[in-house]
Formats: sequence, C-alpha cells, structure tokens
Amino acid sequence: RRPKNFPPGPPVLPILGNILHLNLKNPLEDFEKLRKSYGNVYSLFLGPRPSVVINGVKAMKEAMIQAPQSILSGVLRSTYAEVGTFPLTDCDVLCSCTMLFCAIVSNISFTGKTLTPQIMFHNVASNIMCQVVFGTRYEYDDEFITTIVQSAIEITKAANGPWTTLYSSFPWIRKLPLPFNKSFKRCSDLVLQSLNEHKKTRVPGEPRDFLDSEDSTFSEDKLIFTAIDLMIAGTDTTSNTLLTAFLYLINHPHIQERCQQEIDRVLEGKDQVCFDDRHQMPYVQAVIHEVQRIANTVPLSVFHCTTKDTELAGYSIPKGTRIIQNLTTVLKEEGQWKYPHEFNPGNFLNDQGEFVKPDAFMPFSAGPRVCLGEGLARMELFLIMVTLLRKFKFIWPEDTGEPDYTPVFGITMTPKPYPMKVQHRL
Ligand code: HEM
Repeated sequence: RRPKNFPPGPPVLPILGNILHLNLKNPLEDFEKLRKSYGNVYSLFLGPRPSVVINGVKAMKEAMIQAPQSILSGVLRSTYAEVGTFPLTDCDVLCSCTMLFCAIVSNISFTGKTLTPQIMFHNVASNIMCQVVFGTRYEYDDEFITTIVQSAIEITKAANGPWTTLYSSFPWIRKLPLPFNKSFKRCSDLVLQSLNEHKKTRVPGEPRDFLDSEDSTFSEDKLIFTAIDLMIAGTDTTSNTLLTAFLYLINHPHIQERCQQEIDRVLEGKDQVCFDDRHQMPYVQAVIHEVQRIANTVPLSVFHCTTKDTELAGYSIPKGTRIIQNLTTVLKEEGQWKYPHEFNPGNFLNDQGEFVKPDAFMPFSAGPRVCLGEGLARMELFLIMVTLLRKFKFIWPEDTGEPDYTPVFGITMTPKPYPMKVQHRL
C-alpha cells in the first residue's frame, strides 16, 4: 500500500507490485504513459518496494537541486574524490584521438572505405579512462582493453534490463548466477592483476593514477569495485554519445558540412584543436549539445534514494524511497525546446547564431550528484568530434537503406550497429 500523501500511481498487485505495467526490455514508453495518467511525480512498486519517478524540468530541479540533501543516493561521493587528483589535459585526450585517427585510416584502407564504428568509439573512450584508472593507454587489439570494453557493454545492457529489475525487486534471488556476474568477474580479475603490478612499483606519496590511490579508508575490494565503476561510467556513456553523433551527422550532411566550415575557419593555420577553441565555435557547440539531447544517453540517470522524510511537489516521501529520475522527459519536454522532437542544433542557438544552453539540458543530471565525469566527457566529445570532422567526411553508404534511429535501451542508450563510409578531406 502507498503511504499517506504519497505520489499517485497505478494499482499495486500483491508481491509483483507494478512490474506487469512495464515492458522490462524498454520501459520508457510505459513510463511516459504513466506520466500522462498520474502527473510529473508518480509512484510505482517494482516488487514490494515503492519508487517515485520524477519527470519534467520543474520537478527535477525541485528534487535534485532544491532538496538534494534528502535525495542523495547511497554510494558516497568521497569514494571518487581521488579521481580529481588525476585530471586529464587536452593533450591526453588528443593522444587518444590520434590513435582513433590511425585506426580509422588503417581501417578504411583495408575495407574499401566503409567501416562499422561501434567498437572504435568504445575503444577511444575506454582508453581515456584506462589512462585515468591504470595510467596506461592500450593498443586497440590488446586483450586488456578488448575485455574491458566487452564487459562494459554487457554490464550496462544487463543492468536496467529485466534481470536487474527483478533482482532489485526480489533480493532473495540475488544469490542465483546473474547474467552479468561473468562480465563483472572478468573485469575484476583484470583490475586485480593491474593493482598487483602497481603495488610492485608504487612510490608512497606519489600516486600515478587512480589505482595508486589506495589509502587507509580504501579496502582493496572497494578500490577494485570503484575502478570498474569508473571504467563503465566513463566508457559506455561517451562512446554511445559519439555513435549517436555520427549516426545523425552522416544522415544530415548539411549539418556536418556547416560544422566543417566553422572548424576550418577557426583552426586555419593551427595543427591541432584545443578545448578553448569551443568558444569560437558556437555552431559545433550547438551540434554537440543537440546530439547529447537527442542521444538521451543515460535515460533514467542513476537511481537515488531519500536519506530522510522529504516533501516534493506537495507529496510526502518517506526516508528510504527509491527515486528514479526520468531524464528523457526533461530532454524532450514540450515548452522547454524550440524543436523538442527533431534533431535540430537550433535548440541551442539564439537569433544571433550564438550558443545558448537552456535550463532543461540535463544529460548529466543535476545537483550535488551530477555526473562526476561531466567536464572530461565534454572535453572528449569536443576534441574527438572536431578532430575527426576536420580530417574526414562521413557518409551514409547508399546501399544501406533508411537509418534506424531507435536506440537499444539499457543504463545507456546504444544506437543499433550501422556502417559508414569515410573519405579524407583535403
Ligand atoms: C556523455 C557522457 C556522459 C553522460 C551522459 C553521463 C551521465 C551521467 C549521469 C546521468 C549520471 C547520474 C547522476 C546522478 O546520479 O544524478 C552520471 C553519474 C556518474 N558519472 Fe557520468 N556521464 C558521462 C560520462 C562520464 C565520464 C567520462 C565519467 C568518468 C569519469 C563519468 C563518471 C560518472 C560517475 C563516477 C558517476 C557517479 C557519480 C555519483 O554518484 O556521485 N561519467 N553520469
């Protein structure tokens, strides 16, 4: 039963709760139907526990920014504080861009200039995270990175999928072999191996990377778990955003060309782009933000939990309630965007052609628990996209049929595999 003055929601079945109301493979359409019936703050029982789903920019801001102390999730942010000790520079990200660039060049000379970008973008994003966590970049065919990339893909597709919903609803079945246990074990074995190598060469007080940051408050298990968490959080998000970017750019050639004209003009006479150049590139900035809006890369954010009894939108939400932020509803909210339902960089440009960022742009969530990697992700997206668009023209192969823009649901949204033709620009 719903507690007194709890947000409304559909009728609850014994034991199952509202699980039958959701298509567990992709519940986003069902969430939208429920929002239309019950409003921007409604409740659901995923098994016996109540959850509150938050929709739309107004309720999202009230929950995440104005009442944040009571809606923080359980994992302590301090676990990640050490990451800030190893900030990456433009140069680090550009080195990874160079590897990606070489991979594209060798790939197009082997395959008659058509390639499938899936793993390539995962490799570049994962390699940047490898540098933060392990202090090393790997060749793309190295077993270490291929295993990490494969496991990250499997884990983010399994988590949020039907099994996880069942496992989080019915804790007693967690002891059964989870479909993603194998991927997790493969990852943790690799991290442990690297941690043991680190221990042999570590100099106290001179940490080289995240794995060197073991201190008295970090147990070895916690360090390994956090390293995997970081690898996954930093790989599948950036790579799926890049995949979405190129899917749209090759199917909107006029937008791709306009980016290239701006890039050519701003970088004329320069060898390389740097992150500061973004201030001279309002159109490219608008395109990258529009890609993030349409990609909706982390549609349900990371689940939070109330840490004390909380008032939200006039409802009472007891301590310990799971909070689900439906970021999809903010990124496509009518009234917040000039073109909520189409891919249009005009969403981020004013009448003078200047870059503007509406309040409803929240792909990284908002408030004190906002994505820890936002700064790094924004730098990666800008440097990688500008470097590639400057050197290459990306084309939708004529014999491929119509593009399918519908992504595959998971913690992250992934575009379906697609091919692209690549030509050198002069
Ligand atoms: C386009 C890329 C990315 C997107 C869209 C994205 C999105 C998000 C979102 C929506 C959250 C949940 C925030 C919340 O709980 O309210 C999150 C959390 C997080 N992200 Fe990202 N992220 C991206 C890239 C990265 C990168 C590159 C890193 C690597 C450093 C990273 C590390 C994290 C971590 C560690 C958390 C958990 C933070 C916490 O709970 O305190 N993310 N991200």
